[in-house]
Amino acid sequence: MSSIEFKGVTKAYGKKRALDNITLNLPSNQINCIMGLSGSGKSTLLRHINCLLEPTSGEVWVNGQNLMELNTKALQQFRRKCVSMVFQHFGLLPHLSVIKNIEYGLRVQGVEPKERYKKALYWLNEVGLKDNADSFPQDLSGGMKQRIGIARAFACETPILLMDEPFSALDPITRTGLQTLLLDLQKKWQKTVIFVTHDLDEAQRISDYVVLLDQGKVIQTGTFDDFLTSPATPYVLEFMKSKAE
Ligand SMILES: Nc1ncnc2c1ncn2[C@@H]1O[C@H](COP(=O)(O)OP(=O)(O)OP(=O)(O)O)[C@@H](O)[C@H]1O
Repeated sequence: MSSIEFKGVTKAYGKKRALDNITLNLPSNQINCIMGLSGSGKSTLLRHINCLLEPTSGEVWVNGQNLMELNTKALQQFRRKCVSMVFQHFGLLPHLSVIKNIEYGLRVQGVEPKERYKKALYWLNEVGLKDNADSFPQDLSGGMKQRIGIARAFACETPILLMDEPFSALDPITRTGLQTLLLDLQKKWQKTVIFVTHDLDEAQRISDYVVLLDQGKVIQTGTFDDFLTSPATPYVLEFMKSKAE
């Protein structure tokens, strides 16, 4: 179980409030989709969960710990053992082979070479690329690169996965394939996934729980069906209409 709780979190850049007094509980062991228009605060929210950003006011609690109270060593441990990230543009290291890219997070965690090679091979197989261990990122398609990004994140065995529009750079067919992969892995491993997306179809397909942001505020939370059947405000109704159109 890995609880994530925002308690009255505001993140201000000058007069702009990227997050505006957010209070939110993200359910454990589920895929939580963060939706909203461009600039609504999705990435800012995500980056508070691994302390890449600090709130201007309020608190973020993960697994019963106030992240603001972690000292440097505890924060380093938290980042290594508790959260992994999958990036929109993959974030692979171009000078490292595929297997070394997957091993990278394990190396940072201090896992011994033999053990990390074994784990990396396991995850390479899990994402369907067992024949590509010695390829380099430049030899792979976008979809294959993101499979490696996913393998690297899962290999770290952290309970929380942060995914910032991980499939938005991919064509629709590849994107569907990656969604299926994530759903299959999630069935098996039950991570607490925080998945930022603009795409309503994607959210409908993969989410267990949805958070809709607008101008740094939480407008509605619930299942995707809740959004369709009981939109909380006229704004939500309009937002969901774009799906029907
Ligand atoms: N470092 C920063 N300095 C100033 N303003 C920022 C900074 N980072 C984000 N913002 C502003 O905060 C608001 C929320 O940004 P954020 O990137 O979280 O939105 P988003 O919903 O993830 O957008 P997108 O879908 O376009 O990625 C935006 O108005 C953005 O311009």
